[in-house]
Amino acid sequence: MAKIFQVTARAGMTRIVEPVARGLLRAGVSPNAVTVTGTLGVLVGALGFGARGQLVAGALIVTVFALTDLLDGTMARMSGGSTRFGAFLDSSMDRIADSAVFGAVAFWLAGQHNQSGVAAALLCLAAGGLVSYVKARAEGLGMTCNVGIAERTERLLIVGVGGLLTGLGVDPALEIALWLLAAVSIFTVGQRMAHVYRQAQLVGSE
Ligand SMILES: CCCCCCCC/C=C\CCCCCCCC(=O)OC[C@H](COP(=O)(O)O[C@@H]1[C@H](O)[C@H](OP(=O)(O)O)[C@@H](O)[C@H](O)[C@H]1O)OC(=O)CCCCCCC/C=C\CCCCCCCC
Ligand SMILES: Nc1ccn([C@@H]2O[C@H](COP(=O)(O)O)[C@@H](O)[C@H]2O)c(=O)n1
Ligand SMILES: [Mg+2]
Ligand SMILES: [Mg+2]
Repeated sequence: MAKIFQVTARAGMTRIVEPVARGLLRAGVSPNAVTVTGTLGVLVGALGFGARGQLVAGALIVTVFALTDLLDGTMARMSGGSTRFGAFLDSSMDRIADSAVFGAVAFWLAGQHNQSGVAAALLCLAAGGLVSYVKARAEGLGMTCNVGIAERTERLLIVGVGGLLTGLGVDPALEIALWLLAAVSIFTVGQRMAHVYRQAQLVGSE
């Protein structure tokens, strides 16, 4: 289900992304520059706005810059230059951006004395990091791990909708979204570990 959503959403975005990618390449911008700039933009949105309680502005800025994640890979493929360092940089920058988003949310909720919300945000931070780590470790061992109901896009969308609604005055939305996200992230860790376990059984010992 999550995969169907991602594939459909991505296909829909392609029409917008490709001309922008082509224009940036023509202007001499490199995919790595887009990767780093997108991350810096997410940091500004999350830490500069979200952490200070400007949730609507924070969510919108994070959304715009998080979407540039679709550009860098497209640019790399268009220029025939997908690189191993680019793949490493892209994934590493994603972890920095995600940490800033959930760190910012936890920081703001702490200032609101919302202990339950802080606990949920920290769970999301840890579980989201684990979701990605399990996949990276599996891939490092030569297996695949492209499964799970709460991959990065879904995680950002859930916290984004919660942050936006709370910013618009629907007070408990962010806290509810964070608890929901913590649950689906932990479930995804289980899904990925089970997927790797099945592959490891087939392959046998190293
Ligand atoms: C303002 C909030 C309201 C909500 C409005 C939503 C508007 C958004 C508009 C449209 C949504 C379009 C969705 C686009 C779908 C893209 C599908 C896709 O293919 O995504 C994957 C893609 C590439 O990923 P990468 O290959 O670069 O990265 C991989 C990823 O990191 C893996 O992580 P894992 O899943 O394992 O955890 C790694 O394992 C892998 O190594 C790595 O390669 O792109 C993205 O990830 C882009 C995501 C863009 C989604 C943007 C949605 C943002 C929505 C809200 C964010 C708001 C945050 C709120 C902050 C609140 C502050 C107070
Ligand atoms: N600076 C970059 C960024 C990405 N890549 C390549 O694209 C893949 C990810 O594509 P997305 O569209 O999902 O971002 C990544 O695995 C790399 O192969 C790159 O080369 N340089
Ligand atoms: Mg990318
Ligand atoms: Mg990325």
